[in-house]
Amino acid sequence: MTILEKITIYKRKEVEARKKAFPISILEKATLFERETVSLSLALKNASTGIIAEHKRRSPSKSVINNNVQVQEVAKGYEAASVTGMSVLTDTNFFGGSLDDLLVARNAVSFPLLRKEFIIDPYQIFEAKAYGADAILLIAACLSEKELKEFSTLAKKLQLDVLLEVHNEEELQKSLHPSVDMLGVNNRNLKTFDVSLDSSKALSEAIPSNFVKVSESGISSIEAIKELKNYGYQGFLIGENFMKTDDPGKAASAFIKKLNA
Ligand SMILES: O=C(O)c1ccccc1NCC(=O)[C@H](O)[C@H](O)COP(=O)(O)O
Repeated sequence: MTILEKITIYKRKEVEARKKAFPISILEKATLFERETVSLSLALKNASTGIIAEHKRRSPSKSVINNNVQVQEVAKGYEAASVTGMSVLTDTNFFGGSLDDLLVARNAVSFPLLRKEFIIDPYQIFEAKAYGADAILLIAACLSEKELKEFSTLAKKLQLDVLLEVHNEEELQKSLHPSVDMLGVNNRNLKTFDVSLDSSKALSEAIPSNFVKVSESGISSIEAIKELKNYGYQGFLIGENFMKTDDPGKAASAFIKKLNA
């Protein structure tokens, strides 16, 4: 069984339990549900660096990355570093994150926040809105074409931007819907955990120009960003490279200064 299969099996049970505890009617009453969102895709279009910095405590490929930092400090540090957006992993079982992390980050900063989650049910999109996200991630490998269409349409109705993640041409071809804002190419093969920027390079030409192109995972050098920019990428999702340090905000700041130098 692949890690994605394991995660989605777990998610289905988790989501059913959450639906019972907090029905959509309760989520819709949350103060943040009425909040005007900030567009991540627009921010990336206007950005000079386009860094989406991630809060990631642990992962299936790397185990523990950082359990010692507070999400509020990380969010404020990323804001001070002038990142374009922040990705907050909300999965608990595999990544050690939570929806509370998203809420804490929302209360700390005003720049766009991406709910990084394995979304397999529309209920999770309502949750994203209620906990202060500006954008959601949809993963093509976890969803049918019909679900991708339905979920991205719902997200847009809730004023959330959609980052749709693909890893190969077949996934890309089922993902080209008008309700998708950003197409993310994951450089990490989620079956083998191998990471190669060649995935982003290989798919770049096949992504129509009306989508903001985002390169995800395994990015740790200025040279990589410069090269990916030449392939048309405007967004760069970076987790471990910042989170493995004692002060992720400081690491992001140093990285962005070098990039702008
Ligand atoms: O990171 C993993 O090990 C992983 C395993 C299974 C599913 C998803 C996984 N990662 C999620 C991500 O997309 C990354 O956290 C994100 O792109 C940042 O990657 P990195 O900069 O390499 O930490």
